[in-house]
Amino acid sequence: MNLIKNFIDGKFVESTKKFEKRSPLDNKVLALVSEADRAQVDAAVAAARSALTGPWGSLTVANRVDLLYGVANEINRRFEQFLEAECADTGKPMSLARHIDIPRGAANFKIFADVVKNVPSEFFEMETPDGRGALNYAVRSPIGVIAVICPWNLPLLLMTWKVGPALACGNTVVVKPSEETPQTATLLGEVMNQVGIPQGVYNVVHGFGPNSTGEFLTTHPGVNAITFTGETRTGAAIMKAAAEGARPVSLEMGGKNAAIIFADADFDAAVEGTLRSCFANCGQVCLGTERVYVERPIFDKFVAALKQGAEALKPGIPSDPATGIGPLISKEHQAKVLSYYHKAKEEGATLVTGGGVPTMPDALSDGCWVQPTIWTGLPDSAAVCREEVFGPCCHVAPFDSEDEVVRRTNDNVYGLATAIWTTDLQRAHRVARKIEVGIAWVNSWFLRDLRTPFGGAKQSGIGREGGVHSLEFYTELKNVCIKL
Ligand SMILES: NC(=O)C1=CN([C@@H]2O[C@H](COP(=O)(O)OP(=O)(O)OC[C@H]3O[C@@H](n4cnc5c(N)ncnc54)[C@H](O)[C@@H]3O)[C@@H](O)[C@H]2O)C=CC1
Ligand SMILES: O=C(O)/C=C/C=C(\O)C(=O)O
Repeated sequence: MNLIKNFIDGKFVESTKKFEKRSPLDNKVLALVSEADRAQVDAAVAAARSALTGPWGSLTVANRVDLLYGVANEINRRFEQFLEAECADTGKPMSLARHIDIPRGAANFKIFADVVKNVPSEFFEMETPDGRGALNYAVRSPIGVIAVICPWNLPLLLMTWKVGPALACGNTVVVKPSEETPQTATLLGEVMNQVGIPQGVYNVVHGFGPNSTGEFLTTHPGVNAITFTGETRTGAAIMKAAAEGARPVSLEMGGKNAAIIFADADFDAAVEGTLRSCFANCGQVCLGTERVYVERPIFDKFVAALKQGAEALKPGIPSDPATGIGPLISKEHQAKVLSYYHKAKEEGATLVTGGGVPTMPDALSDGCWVQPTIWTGLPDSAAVCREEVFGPCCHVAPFDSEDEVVRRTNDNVYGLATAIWTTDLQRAHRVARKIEVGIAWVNSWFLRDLRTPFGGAKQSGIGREGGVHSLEFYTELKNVCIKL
């Protein structure tokens, strides 16, 4: 049985307590994972603290940049190993992870190495009453030890999206991967050792959230800042933990994202884009679409095309090139998604397709499969139109005017992302400005330039990461004022 260990101070460390990691494909035990106790979390935080003043703390920016390029190159060299590990933990199609998860894992180190290498400083010359003047310039220093709390949907991508900038800015990290996806964060420990990242700079502690490793880490007084991606309720708990010691948090949380399809849209592109935004990664993407608003003249045609596309998604194993959709992450998450499928039925939805569990071959029948599901006919107040399901499903509703669809899109506690499909450029600009979200895509979805601000409005997040915006969180900005 594969045993997954913590990575503390450059060494792989077992815990007394272990938990099972099961495969989403068949629910069989894949590995035993060491659950870090309080003492191991203490050790990881102490190692990270001590590394700040060791060789890591005295590296030049150029040295750090070289090391981070080394990490990116080593991830790419071990591409197949990361791919296997990520797909084993999540069950996602290799075709998807090959194009998104693993390349972004490497790119997240390169982009932030480039950012810190090129970022300018601000400078203000001021007048003083004695006429001699003064000069002000700003310098950035690392915050210290950063706790990185990660989800399971895009494990390597979302973890490195935080570890990349944290290290580029000279911090050290203690990562708590999701209990569902322990492998790639652990593998990254090998990479760190291999490329010469000093011991204690990158640490990984495995375990759960409340009363376990996640809580031990986020409440640890030795942690200077916490960055988190996951559910909004968890984000709120982490904010409470961070309040002790008034520590900064960066939170990227849930969404109930809309796609808006105007009648003048490029129909095929809108269908293809919406199929991806609803069903990619089995709907387990915080940016994914769960509410689709279609302008009435093309409503029926659009629903029919979406149905055809959803039904063509073949469920299967990661390595099969014919696989169009993988399983959900766990039996627990499958039960949650299916409970929404039942709720939609109870609330009177018209089921366009799906609504249950697909028939799978015997060897996979215990896996966490659900059918891609489309509903119509519900009011915006229905549970599946308001709450984040985080599964491969959407409700499609018609609309009659631009003002109406903007109002309905904004009528939600979340504000992460929206995809607007139209060929009218004026309208695209107008609607993008009015939508209350952190990310508005026009005629695209999940098109990511890593230099841009990324994060959510309303209950979808606090703060922005990406490009220079990440520096706001991962560095302390100090003004130096020199009287001449
Ligand atoms: N990117 C996103 O927006 C994501 C949203 N979700 C949503 O969250 C739901 C639950 O999924 P989970 O993985 O359980 O998300 P979660 O938000 O509970 O967990 C995310 C991470 O936080 C840790 N955690 C949980 N409670 C904690 C606490 N009190 N203190 C410190 N760390 C804590 C977990 O161990 C995990 O590493 C999903 O069904 C989905 O709706 C899940 C994953 C990603
Ligand atoms: O591209 C990114 O940086 C992030 C994408 C997706 C998420 O944040 C998510 O699904 O949680």
